[in-house]
Amino acid sequence: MTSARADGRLPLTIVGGFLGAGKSTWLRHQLSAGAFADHAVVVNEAAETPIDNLLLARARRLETLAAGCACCEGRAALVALLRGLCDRAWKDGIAGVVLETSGLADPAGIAAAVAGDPVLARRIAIARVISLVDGLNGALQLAAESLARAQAEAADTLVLTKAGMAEQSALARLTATLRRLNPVAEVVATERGAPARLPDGAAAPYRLPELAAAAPIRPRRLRIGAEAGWAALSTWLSALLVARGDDVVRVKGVVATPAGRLLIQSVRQRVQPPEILPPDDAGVAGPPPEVGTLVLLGRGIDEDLLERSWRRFGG
Ligand SMILES: Nc1nc2c(ncn2[C@@H]2O[C@H](COP(=O)(O)OP(=O)(O)OP(=O)(O)O)[C@@H](O)[C@H]2O)c(=O)[nH]1
Repeated sequence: MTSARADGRLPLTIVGGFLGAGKSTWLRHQLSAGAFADHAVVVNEAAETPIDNLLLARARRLETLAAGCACCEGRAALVALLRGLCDRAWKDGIAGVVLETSGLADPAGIAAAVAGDPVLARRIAIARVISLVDGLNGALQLAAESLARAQAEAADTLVLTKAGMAEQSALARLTATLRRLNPVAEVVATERGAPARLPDGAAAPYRLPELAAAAPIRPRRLRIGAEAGWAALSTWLSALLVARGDDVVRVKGVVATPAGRLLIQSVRQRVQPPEILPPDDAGVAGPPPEVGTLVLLGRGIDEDLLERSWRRFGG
């Protein structure tokens, strides 16, 4: 694994990819397998309600950056945080930095933020850009989102996630599409962080249409109440995603249930199996999760309408 470079600059590995591609899942697996030893891990989320820090709680040096997306409105906060890590690197034995970007970040914007800062330009070197591509939703995302294409184009390594769930023929076409977008990147596949096989043989790439400028994807919050029933919530969320799944790209939140705190999430129309979180947040970096709040990332979501819909449903 990369460690401090001969020129003394700290190597920065950027782990990016579209909303819900599987960045935290992959990184969690890498960390528990011993990769990125002695690295500081920085996790950036577009919403101000961080959740990924819970998933990465095992990272020894975890920093949460919840000041907005690090390639745009959170850029100054990223620069300040990286400067601080550089100052502490020698004393704290930090050999490198891994940054898990928000799903709305263009890695090129982050590279520009590092290169454009006179201090960081001398102290940090971008070692690798790893972009995760959703094996189930990646083709749709590349067809519809210029950001998903930019993330693929910026990568040194493309990691196709959810390879165990995706149809092999679709995965082969997605691989061919990625190779056409970025012929020099290494392409690998994974299922929940473990290596998986890429389909053999040639396949036709998807034809990607020209894209008109689209409204930006924004985070919206919904207070669902600390005691919201899981059954009611999952039914309401499924109905919302059937009706508005093209606009509501990603949902994440923590709810309290008699069984403990549940992390619930969806990627596009698919509500993911909920995950029970540890009973307390000891050792978790960053603010604790806001139990009873959902964060929805999408286009044209009206917070008032959303709240009324949830209340009418029985929330
Ligand atoms: N089957 C399968 N599910 C996966 C895999 N990777 C991620 N998931 C699931 O996909 C959902 C999103 O995964 P995350 O790791 O949170 O994705 P992310 O890219 O960090 O999400 P954002 O930070 O919101 O952009 C979760 O429900 C994961 O359990 C994978 O390789 N295989």
